[in-house]
This record gives sequence, structure tokens and C-alpha cells, in this order.
Amino acid sequence: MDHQLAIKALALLSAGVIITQVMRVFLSPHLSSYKHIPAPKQGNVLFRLLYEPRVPEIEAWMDKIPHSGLIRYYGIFNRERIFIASPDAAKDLLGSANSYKFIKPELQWILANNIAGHGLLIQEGDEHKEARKRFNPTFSPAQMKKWFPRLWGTTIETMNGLEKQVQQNTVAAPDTTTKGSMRGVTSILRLVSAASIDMIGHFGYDVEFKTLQNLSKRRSQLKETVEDPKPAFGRAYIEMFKTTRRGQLTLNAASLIGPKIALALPIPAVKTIHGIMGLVRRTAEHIVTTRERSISCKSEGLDTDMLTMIMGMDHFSHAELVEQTVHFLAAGTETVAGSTCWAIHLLSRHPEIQHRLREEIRANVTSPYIAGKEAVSESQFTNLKYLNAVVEEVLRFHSINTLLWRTCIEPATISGVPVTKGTAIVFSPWALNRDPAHWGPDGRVFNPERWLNDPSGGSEHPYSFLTFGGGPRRCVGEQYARNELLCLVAGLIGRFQFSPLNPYKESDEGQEIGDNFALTIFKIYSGWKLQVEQVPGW
Ligand code: HEM
Repeated sequence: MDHQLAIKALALLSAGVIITQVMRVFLSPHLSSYKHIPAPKQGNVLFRLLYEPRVPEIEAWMDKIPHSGLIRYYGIFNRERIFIASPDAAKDLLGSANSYKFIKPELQWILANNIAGHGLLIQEGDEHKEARKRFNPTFSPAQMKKWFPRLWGTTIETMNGLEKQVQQNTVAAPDTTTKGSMRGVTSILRLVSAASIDMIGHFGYDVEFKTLQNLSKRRSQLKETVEDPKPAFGRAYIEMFKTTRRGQLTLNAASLIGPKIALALPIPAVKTIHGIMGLVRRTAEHIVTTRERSISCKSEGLDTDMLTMIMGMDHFSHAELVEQTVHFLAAGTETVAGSTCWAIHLLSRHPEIQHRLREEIRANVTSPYIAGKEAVSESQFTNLKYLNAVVEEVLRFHSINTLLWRTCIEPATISGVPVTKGTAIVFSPWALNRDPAHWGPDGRVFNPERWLNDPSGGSEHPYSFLTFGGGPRRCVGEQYARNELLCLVAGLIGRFQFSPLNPYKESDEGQEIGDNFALTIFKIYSGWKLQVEQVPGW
């Protein structure tokens, strides 16, 4: 009897779940309180049940659909999304009036918490406000100035690494007409990822990960020991963030089944992630513990690296410091490496811009072969008008963040529309950064020229440039990231000429060489290669 009852209860429960899901999929759109917001025609729900619209499609909607700042569309399982389609709407969402009423959604939270640690990006409310207050001074102008020469030192190491790679992959004998220049087909991906890891190691923790130096070593030579996990860290970290087509498919699948289930699957990719994250946490633990031992009491001069400054503020517990360390390693590396690669991709496709930039760099920055590593200053680079215009345009045109997400937790108003708890909001740095309605008819053209005589680049609304987000949750590392890009782009373009292998198959957008999977950054596939020629003389 009990058995039969249990079966009946299970059948009832299953029927309930199925009915709720069917209602959710088919009926909830008709009951939506946002029906007055313009929406695209997306076709029959059955054909798009497992489909999440991506940026190019959303950009097309922004062009075609008359709107007052918001567009409504349906994503996976026919879930409703409210899309932020104007800078004013972005200000309502991200600005200080509403920022804390919208939180990062569960999917992003779980992924970030597992892969990037519990840190600023996913902290909310007062916990975030208090933590952010402590981190802001670590990115002060004085800190930026102080750390700049170190960034240039790592850049020179990167240039020397690429020089070796080109020599090892030479496709043509040294050409006498260009005074012995070397030309090869190679990839810059691992090098710039390694550089970004070493850079955050210096600035954040005053440690040497030696990732660039270790790139050519065998894995077996880079062993983690009880005393020091760092030697194995950099290479493993590069491996974890490597983007392959198969990996992106796995991520797509993970978004269907949900991150909790995805991260518990007994498959090799998940095992690798957990294995590497174990190493990352041990590395963070080692960095924090070592520093705690060396700073036994508060003393003068605690303004060196980020961790030392944070520890001097007596706000975070040991466990929190470890989590924030894991977090900054993630937030500060792939973002910069990705943006650098997109810069090189775009410049390889625009030889005239590349040439002009090289001339400016060579005329104003002493050749690294001649000058010592420390012979540069931040102002020397921020004064290079064309370099700054190019970097700004790369960041505008090719924001690595394609779609970012929020969930409403408290009633708010966006573009005059009352938004209720539970509403899913999507905004797109990529789409708003290039919207012709605000940037002019050439908004979707890569054109550094726009920044040369106009510091606004042509769009004066501060929320029309969202590469670093906006409001109280704007990227805390923005200026450091900009400085890293100034150095890496100047160093790479100063010494090398880059050309695409397949100029006619590729585009400036780069969807052929990267993936704009909606929930992550727009990353380049690990097989991406270029023609690289060393231009003698610098
Ligand atoms: C080109 C490089 C970078 C880009 C494009 C970028 C972009 C962003 C964006 C868009 C956000 C806001 C996300 C949102 O609102 O959902 C953000 C937040 C954040 N970024 Fe960056 N970032 C970059 C580099 C860095 C670096 C170098 C660091 C650290 C050294 C860093 C640390 C952070 C942190 C901690 C947050 C969370 C801030 C908060 O919520 O208070 N980022 N970043």
C-alpha cells in the first residue's frame, strides 16, 4: 500500500513539475507585465527552446526595433530577458541609484565562485561596499605610476619571448632587403596570458610566478612542492582558461543543465577544472600565509603591493584574503590577455594603422635593447596620442565582455519602466559601445582616429562606453588594465609587424577566430596564429 502511495505521490509531483515547466515556457510570455516593451519576432518557441540569442542578433534588433531604451526578448527555455538598449537605461541599471538592486545572477555567481573565488565581482550589498572601499586605494594614481616600470619590464620579457618563437618558427630565410628581419608563423596567446599572470603577480602580491620564463620548460620541470606551489601555477592557469571549440560546446551544454550539475559531472574537463582550482587555491593560501608571516605587526610603508595594502587595513579575515586573491588572479588576467590579442588581431588587419603606431612608438620610447628595463614612466606612455587612441578604440570596438547579466532583487525603475523582483536584465558592452545611434554611422568600424581630437570619441554619454561596466561596480582594475595594454601593445607593435594568415576569411569582429559565447568573455581559440615579422631597429 505504502509503495503504491509513493508511486502516486511521485507521479503527481512529476506531473506538477511538467505542468509548471510547460506553463512557464508557453504561458508566462502571455502573462508578462513587460508586454508593452518592444520585442523582436523570434519565431516558434519549439525551434528555439534550447537557444540563447547572441550579440550579433541583439545588435540587429537594436537597429531595427524602435525602442525607448529597453527591448524584450526570450532566451533559453523561453525565459524573458529585458535588454538595456540605450546609455540612459544603462545608467539607470548600473548607476549609484539602483546598482545594488540588481545582483549577478545565480549562473554567473556559481561559476565565478567556483572558478574565480568569492571576491568583489560577486559580492553584493554592504559586503561589496565595504570590500570595495578597501580595494579602491590599491589602484590609486600613485600606485599606478609606481608599478608602471614593472609592467614595461614584463613587456620586454614578452617581446623577447616572441622573438625566440619567431626564430623557432621561421618561414623564410632572413631577408637581406629588410636587413635580416625574421618572419615566422606563430601564436601570441600563451605569451600574453603568461605576461598577464606575471603582471598581476607583481602588482597584486609582489611575487614572481615566472610564467613567461617557464613557458618553454617541460611540465615535469614545474613541480608544485609543499613549500611552494607557485612553480606549477602559471602554466596550469593558462591551461584552464585555454579556449577550444570543444570547450565552448561544453560551456554551452553547462548553461543548459545548470552550473551546479555541470560542475559535478564526472567528465575529464570538470576534473581538470577542479584539479587546477585546487592548485590555484593552494597558491593563494601560500601567498597570503607567507605575507602574514612577514608582516607580523602593522608598520610604516605598507603601500607596496595590493595584498600588503589590504592587509594593513585589518578588514579581511585570512580566508577572505585567500578568496580575494583567487578572485583577482582571475579578474586581472584573461581580461587583459584577451584584449591584447584582439588589439593585435585588429592591427594585423589594418597595416596602415599598425605602421603609424610603430613610428610613434619608435620615435618616443627608447629601444628596449638600449634602455634598461626601468627607463620608462607612465606619463611617457599616456602622452603618446596615437597609442592611446588605438588602445581606446580596441577597448570600444572589441569589448571582451559581450553580454553581462543582472537579476532584480528590489523594485526599481529603468527608462521609466517599473522593474520587479526576479526580472532578468541583460546589458551588452559590445552592442552599446558600437551603437551607431550614439557613435555615429561609423560606430561599427574600427577607427582610432575618432579619439584623436575628441576625448569622448564621438559619444559624450558616459554610459555609452561600457567595456569596464559603470557605476559603483565599475571595474576596479580599469587603470591598471589600461596601463598593461599600453605597454603590451606598444612593445609588441614596436618590435614586430603582424599580418593575418587569412585576411579574406577573417573579419575585424573575429568570430572566425574566437567565440562570443553569451555568458563569458569573447575569447580567441587557442589555435589562432599570425604571421609575425621582427622589424629590425628597436
Ligand atoms: C581589459 C581588461 C579588463 C576589462 C575589459 C574588465 C572589465 C570589467 C567589467 C565589465 C566589470 C564589471 C562587470 C559587471 O558589472 O558585471 C569588471 C569588474 C571588475 N574587474 Fe575588471 N576588467 C579588466 C581588467 C581587470 C583587471 C586588470 C583587474 C584587477 C587587477 C580587474 C578586476 C575587476 C574586479 C575586482 C571587478 C569587480 C568590481 C566590483 O564589482 O566592484 N579587472 N571588469
